[in-house]
Amino acid sequence: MEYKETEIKGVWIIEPNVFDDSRGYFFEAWKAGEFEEHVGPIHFIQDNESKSSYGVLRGLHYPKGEFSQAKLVRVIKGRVLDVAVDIRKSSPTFRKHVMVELSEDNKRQLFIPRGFAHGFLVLSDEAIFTYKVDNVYAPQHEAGICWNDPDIDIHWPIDSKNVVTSEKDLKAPQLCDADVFE
Ligand SMILES: Cc1cn([C@H]2C[C@H](O)[C@@H](COP(=O)(O)OP(=O)(O)O[C@H]3O[C@H](C)C(=O)[C@H](O)[C@H]3O)O2)c(=O)[nH]c1=O
Repeated sequence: MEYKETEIKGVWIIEPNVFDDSRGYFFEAWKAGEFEEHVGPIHFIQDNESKSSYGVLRGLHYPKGEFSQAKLVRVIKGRVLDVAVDIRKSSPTFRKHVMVELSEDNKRQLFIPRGFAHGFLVLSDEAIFTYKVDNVYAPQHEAGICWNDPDIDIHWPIDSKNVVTSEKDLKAPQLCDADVFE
């Protein structure tokens, strides 16, 4: 696998080595030792999976405080634009974001450390999104930031009238009003 740190320190793009043959393909999707060698120690405790259709935008979400989660995300069907936003007020990249296309074709992964809001927009008819997290799910500590916050200025390639979000996400505050990390 190839590990490349993005312009935001701590956020990594991981490109797997894919072995194609007449039967299909094989690749190592997760390798603890190699990850630790390149990125650092991590202890994932849960795998998640969601399926969404075109135009669905899940996010921007983050669990608050001690329930913050690091995530290793990838797409096993379809194509999404994945976004990680640095919401640590003391960070030199506070409010900055990374946007990466993840798809069944590129098999690319994005590692998002704790202290970030995360979201993705589905660009294909359907997308199956799967990811590892390093902390328990604590619904009462879940928080969000609105996907179209002008201060973050994410250039989602979709007309806002075609975006499909959850009721919860429709009510998310802007970053300036959100309870973020110090
Ligand atoms: C995250 C999570 C959810 N759920 C249940 C709670 C709801 O009944 C249902 C859907 O939850 P939610 O609407 O929060 O799912 P997403 O909108 O995909 O949220 C996720 O999407 C963004 C992109 C993320 O990065 C987070 O992992 C997470 O916030 O699954 C669980 O039972 N366990 C869990 O760990």
